[in-house]
Amino acid sequence: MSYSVKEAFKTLQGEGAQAGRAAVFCRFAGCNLWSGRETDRAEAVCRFCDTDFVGVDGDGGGKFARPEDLAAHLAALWGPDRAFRYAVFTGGEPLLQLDAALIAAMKVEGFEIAVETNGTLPAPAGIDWICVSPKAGAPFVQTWGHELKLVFPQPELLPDVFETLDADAFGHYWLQPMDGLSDGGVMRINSTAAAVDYCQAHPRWRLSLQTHKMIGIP
Ligand SMILES: C[S@@+](CC[C@H](N)C(=O)[O-])C[C@H]1O[C@@H](n2cnc3c(N)ncnc32)[C@H](O)[C@@H]1O
Ligand SMILES: Nc1nc2[nH]cc(C(=O)O)c2c(=O)[nH]1
Ligand code: SF4
Ligand SMILES: [Mg+2]
Repeated sequence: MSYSVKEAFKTLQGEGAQAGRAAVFCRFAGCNLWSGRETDRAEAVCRFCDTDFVGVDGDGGGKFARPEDLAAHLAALWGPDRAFRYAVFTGGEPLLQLDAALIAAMKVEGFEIAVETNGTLPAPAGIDWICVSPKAGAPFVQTWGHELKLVFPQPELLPDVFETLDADAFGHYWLQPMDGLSDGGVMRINSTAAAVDYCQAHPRWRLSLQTHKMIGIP
């Protein structure tokens, strides 16, 4: 199989427990909860997405025929030093494409590997950091990981649903305020206030801010 990558870039992880860490992001094209077309957004399962994942035309994007080709591309974006190499696979939905062959090729390049997934598909073995961000109305299949990062508020998916999971199912429980699209920050301000209130009342949950957006990095 070949890999379709919308964009790939080096930045800092902006969200969750690894926030602030240097990382190469590989944003795969395509998602199983939205086509990515604005005309389909209102009918999609996931309607609040802040990301363009359509096509392979972004910076560092393209089609990669072999896993070693994509791993070498991501290694080149990191640079020659092999210390602390960290790659985050996101999308779109990365578990539609991230497979054992690519994981193995990334290990050969010396990377620790993270994934940002909507949790509707099982994660393959060998991923070092699994962030699950469940979506209202979608199956919750990947029920364990290193962190659970719930975009908040989703009226049809309240945080207390996850309080019935085993205590060790996830290492961290985050509420990430829902950002709006070209609304001048209104939705983000309101959802941040609601998340702050929720975390104060339910201290299992912590606030995850999208720090990359605050400082203007990708
Ligand atoms: C674009 S998604 C791609 C990965 C995967 N499809 C998923 O949903 O987890 C990356 C992260 O951004 C979050 N996200 C998407 N839209 C958002 C929004 N409008 N506000 C805050 N977080 C958002 C997702 O929940 C996920 O944690
Ligand atoms: N800096 C930065 N951190 C991120 N964490 C998760 C992201 C994503 O879109 O998956 C993301 C992103 O797009 N940029
Ligand atoms: S599941 Fe993730 S990539 Fe897909 S539409 Fe929702 S937030 Fe965007
Ligand atoms: Mg993002």
